[in-house]
Amino acid sequence: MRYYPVMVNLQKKRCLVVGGGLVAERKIRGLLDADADVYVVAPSCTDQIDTWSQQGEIAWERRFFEPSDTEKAVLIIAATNQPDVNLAVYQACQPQQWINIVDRPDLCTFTVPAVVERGDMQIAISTGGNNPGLAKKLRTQIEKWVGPEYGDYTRFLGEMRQRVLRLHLAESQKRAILAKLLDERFLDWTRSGELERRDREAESLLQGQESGE
Ligand SMILES: C[C@@]1(CC(=O)O)c2cc3[nH]c(cc4nc(cc5[nH]c(cc(n2)[C@H]1CCC(=O)O)[C@@](C)(CC(=O)O)[C@@H]5CCC(=O)O)C(CC(=O)O)=C4CCC(=O)O)c(CCC(=O)O)c3CC(=O)O
Ligand SMILES: NC(=O)C1=CN([C@@H]2O[C@H](COP(=O)(O)OP(=O)(O)OC[C@H]3O[C@@H](n4cnc5c(N)ncnc54)[C@H](O)[C@@H]3O)[C@@H](O)[C@H]2O)C=CC1
Repeated sequence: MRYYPVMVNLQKKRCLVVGGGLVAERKIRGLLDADADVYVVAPSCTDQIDTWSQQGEIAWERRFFEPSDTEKAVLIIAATNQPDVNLAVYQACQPQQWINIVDRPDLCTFTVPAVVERGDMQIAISTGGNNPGLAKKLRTQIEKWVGPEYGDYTRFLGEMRQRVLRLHLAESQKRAILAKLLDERFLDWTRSGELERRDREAESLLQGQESGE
């Protein structure tokens, strides 16, 4: 078996996290970044989870898990330190629900990768459950190579691409402009903060092709 990598839109989707320790906190942070509707059930939790609850960013029920908690959730994460409770969460789920049991990779319908996050650009790393520590190590190495400028760079390339796709040109010409936009110099200008130069050069690339219609 090999995992199928996907990026999931969880905006406003009801997601249940059972447990409120550091592992739960890490998973909740990811769900909040994805704008999910997060629901936590745990008798105690970390300060960060408590803060999220007080700020209304999540709904925290301060109690032990009950099987009916899994109803209506599209995605469920069992992250308690009690193997029998995590198993009970699994048993309460329906086959069509997406489930992650943090101490039972064999029962997971999905696992959580380590992620390099640069705005809309995300690099997800999975070791297929072999060694999460390796996924984390590789993440920190890639973070050094793919710097914070990739956030702005990705947004810039996204905007330019939309404009190119709207041009009244042959597909082959659009592809040629898109290929030129990926030229290293646009990344270099983003990195060095020469944004006016970058935008000007990109503009002339588009204009040049347009005037050649
Ligand atoms: C299967 C999976 C299920 C899932 O959680 O989705 C899973 C399972 C388990 N993790 C365990 C331990 C640790 N996990 C981490 C860290 C991370 N674990 C993550 C994902 C995954 N962990 C999924 C597979 C991902 C893959 O395929 O590589 C990351 C990548 C993503 C995230 O959690 O956000 C995040 C790094 C985020 C980052 O920093 O980038 C650390 C290191 C640390 O915490 O510093 C340790 C301690 C060191 C060690 O044990 O290796 C244990 C033993 C528990 C016990 O001792 O009882 C199990 C259970 C088992 O393997 O049986
Ligand atoms: N997949 C992963 O990434 C990792 C998984 N683990 C596993 O995750 C487990 C949890 O780790 P931590 O967060 O560090 O533990 P922790 O001890 O800090 O937190 C456990 C949480 O579970 C809650 N809990 C206990 N019984 C409960 C119940 N009946 N209903 C609801 N909540 C209940 C507690 O209130 C607490 O908030 C570990 O025991 C380990 O097996 C550990 C490291 C990484």
